[in-house]
Amino acid sequence: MSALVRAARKHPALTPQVRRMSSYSFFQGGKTVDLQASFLSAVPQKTRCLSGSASRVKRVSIEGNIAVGKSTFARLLQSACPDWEVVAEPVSKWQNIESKSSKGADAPPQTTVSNLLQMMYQDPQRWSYTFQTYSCMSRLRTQLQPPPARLLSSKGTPVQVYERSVYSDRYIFALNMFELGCINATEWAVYQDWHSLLVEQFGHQVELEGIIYFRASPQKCMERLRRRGRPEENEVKLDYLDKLHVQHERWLVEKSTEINFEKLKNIPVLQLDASVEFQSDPDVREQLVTKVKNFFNAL
Ligand SMILES: Nc1ncnc2c1ncn2[C@@H]1O[C@H](COP(=O)(O)OP(=O)(O)OP(=O)(O)O)[C@@H](O)[C@H]1O
Ligand SMILES: Nc1nc(=O)c2ncn([C@H]3C[C@H](O)[C@@H](CO)O3)c2[nH]1
Repeated sequence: MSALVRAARKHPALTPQVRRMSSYSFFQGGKTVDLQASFLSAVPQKTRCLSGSASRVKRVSIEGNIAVGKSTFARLLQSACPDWEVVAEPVSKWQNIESKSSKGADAPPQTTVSNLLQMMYQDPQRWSYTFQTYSCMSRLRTQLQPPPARLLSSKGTPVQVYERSVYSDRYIFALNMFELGCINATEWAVYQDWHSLLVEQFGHQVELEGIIYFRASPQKCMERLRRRGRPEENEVKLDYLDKLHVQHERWLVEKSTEINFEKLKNIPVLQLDASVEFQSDPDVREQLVTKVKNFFNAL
């Protein structure tokens, strides 16, 4: 067995499954090349390819209730420091899902666009599970995006800031839908199984170093939600925002949500008061940005 193969089999990024796979191909006639190939394809890409500069880029998500002001605050952060890169929540993807269908061999394919966000709000029993599969997958894609060159060459503290994450997908929304009965016990078990598998397999690539909890009362969020007037959210009730608020508090303040990923259990959380009207007050804006800067520097 070559030194590379020995090292490969001991690598911490290998799952027991891949270790077994490696042994299998090794003992099937010492196919060293296969073993190396399976190792290389199994180790998460970032573990292999992380240059010193990419591993310096910290990853933080902004979490908070619907319409609390995350996107607005994220835009403020984007303009506050060139070392920070904000990655928006992929809402427009959820609103525009293209499907192609063909009525027959000679018929031209028809493209249909559906709004999964609207479908989920209109019929949550029918569409919540589908929504959570798609929202989680699109968040995963977002979190896998490599940092831009600007951040890689930064001499300061480069940070990728995500609006929500694969973790809020599970520990806020999917859990809430399960507790509301919109996702049944089987769907919840299936969701959790594939969610754990994906997060474990992608390993470091989807880990976060910190979370900003942008916090306001559900009443304040309701006011902002109504003012924003997103049509899909017309039927959202205060009771729903109350429930999401409780989920955030359990996860990020009381820490009573059962978490399945070790690093996430002890993640640093910066809590910010989102009820302030920072858009019209430069002093408030500066205070918020300073808190964020100190938080990032300490991660
Ligand atoms: N600090 C603030 N003071 C007053 N209004 C605000 C503030 N922050 C955001 N808003 C307004 O509240 C509405 C919702 O804000 P925003 O879209 O940023 O919320 P969000 O948390 O990103 O929402 P979502 O959960 O849907 O992604 C917008 O109309 C925005 O202009
Ligand atoms: N059910 C459900 N699961 C999610 O993971 C999720 N993430 C966001 N949202 C809703 C909140 C806003 O209306 C809108 C934009 O944030 O999308 C979600 N709804």
